[in-house]
Order: sequence, then C-alpha cells, then structure tokens
Amino acid sequence: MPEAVYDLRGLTVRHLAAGHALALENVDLRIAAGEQVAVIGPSGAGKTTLLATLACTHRPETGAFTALGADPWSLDNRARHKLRARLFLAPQTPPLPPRQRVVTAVLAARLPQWNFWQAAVSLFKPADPEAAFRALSRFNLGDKLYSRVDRLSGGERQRCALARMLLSDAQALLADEPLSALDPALSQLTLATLQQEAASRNAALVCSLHQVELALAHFPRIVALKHGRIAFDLPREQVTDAMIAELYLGELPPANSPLAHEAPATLSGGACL
Ligand SMILES: Nc1ncnc2c1ncn2[C@@H]1O[C@H](COP(=O)(O)OP(=O)(O)OP(=O)(O)O)[C@@H](O)[C@H]1O
Repeated sequence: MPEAVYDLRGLTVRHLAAGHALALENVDLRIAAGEQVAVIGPSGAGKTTLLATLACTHRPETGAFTALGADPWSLDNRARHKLRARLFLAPQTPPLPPRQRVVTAVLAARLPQWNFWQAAVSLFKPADPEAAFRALSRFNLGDKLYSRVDRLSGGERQRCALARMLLSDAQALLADEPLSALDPALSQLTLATLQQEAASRNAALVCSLHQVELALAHFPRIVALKHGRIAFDLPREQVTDAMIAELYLGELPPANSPLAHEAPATLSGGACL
C-alpha cells in the first residue's frame, strides 16, 4: 500500500465561534502519496474546514490525525512549523499583502527554505524571479510578474497563490475552491497544472470544488461532504447522478426575499448604523 500522506480516524472539528456546532464529525479519511482527490458538497458542508485541518491550521477536537506520519498536535511548535512547510494550502481568498509585487508574493513560498537574511534581502531584490515567472506562466500569468498584488483581479490573485504553491516543496497540495473566480478555459488550465505538478512530485492533491462536473471529469477519487460528515468516498466511476442529487438535495435556498413577518425587526430599525 502506498505511503499515507494523511490518516484521519473519527475526526471531529469544532469552530468555537459557531456556538459549539461541529464543522466536521467522525471523519475517516486516508490519502496516499500521489492520490488526487476532489472534495465536493454543498455550502457549509465542511470543505474549507477539512482543508484547514489537513493543513494543520485548525486543530481537531477529537479523533486521530496524522500528516506525513506525524501527529502535528503532539509536536512542539518548531516541529509543527516544519511539518506545515511540507503541506501547502491555497485558500479560496488568498491573504496576499496588498502592496507587494507578484514576484515577491510568489517567492514567499520559499521562506521556509531560507534563513532570515535571504528572506529579508528577497523583499527588496527578488531572489529567483525566473522561477516565479515560470510558475506564473504555467497559470497564464507571466505578464503580471512585477504587478502589485492589489491590482490583480480575483481570478489572478487565486492563480498567483497557486503559482506560489508550485514554488513550495510541499508533499500535500491543498487547494480550496481554486476555480471559483476562473472562466472555463482557465479552470481547465488550472486543474491540469495542479494535477501535473502533483503527479510530478508524487504529492497528494486535495481540491475542494463546487464544479461537480469538473471534479468527476478530472479526479479519480471523490470525497463528498454533507453537514460535516462524509456522505461518500468513492472512485469517480462509482459516483452516480442519484448520489450527486442526494448530496445537494434540500440545499437550495427558498426563492427570493423572506416574508415580511420573517424579517428581523432590526432591519427596519437601521441596526447597522
Ligand atoms: N471561522 C469560523 N467560525 C465559526 N464557524 C465557522 C467558521 N468557518 C466555518 N464555520 C462553520 O463551519 C461549517 C463548515 O464551514 P466550511 O467553511 O468548512 O464549509 P464549506 O463546505 O467550505 O462551505 P462553502 O462551500 O460555502 O465555502 C459551517 O457551518 C460554517 O458556518
């Protein structure tokens, strides 16, 4: 059996701010090196929470969790930091410093490999702009190398964060809705690039997607989440239309505006002012 990048057993994750609601409940998941997994499910199902947990930025409440053979939460801070450098999460809305140049933002992926002085110097004189350019070009973004991050469109920012992923030496590539701001052609290019990269370094690729048809077309394994639980975890050939319909059943919001008697009284009182 290939080496496990992740092994989750009976994992429960809770957001404290949510009034003790469980965001993930009793999740069992094993992901091997080289596997490519799409995580699908309705809004609020727990996809982002799962990816944050896999990136070791969110601590599970109960259950067993290993990433690259270690339990991150039993390591000291320094060791956990080193482990995190081998896991790369590209969030849905990347928190890139607004005034930074794209080249600097992309090269920041190498920070864990640099000492303090290399990092400080790279802020003023990018250490390896060619590598940043190559990574950006794979997402059709080479022309933005010296643009300011706050002058990028939403889709360009997303691809900038993914280019950063290519410069990391992570063994788990985690992408949270990487296509949410992209047109169909760029979506195809982005998925192909992520999948080629993961395959070339035998990394695990875990991608959350709202585009179910793209998930089924491109990923060999589909993990479906609903209400924080795994609804199914199957090879794509075994996922049926009925399973997809069931997954999203009851998730459509009621049409249009609430009835007058349902609106919070504070709305008419100008509560925001
Ligand atoms: N920081 C937070 N604080 C409190 N509750 C949170 C937080 N983040 C997420 N939640 C809650 O946890 C649950 C899972 O949210 P999550 O963002 O993981 O879902 P998702 O499947 O990624 O949704 P979407 O498709 O809309 O991005 C939801 O009920 C959400 O309201």
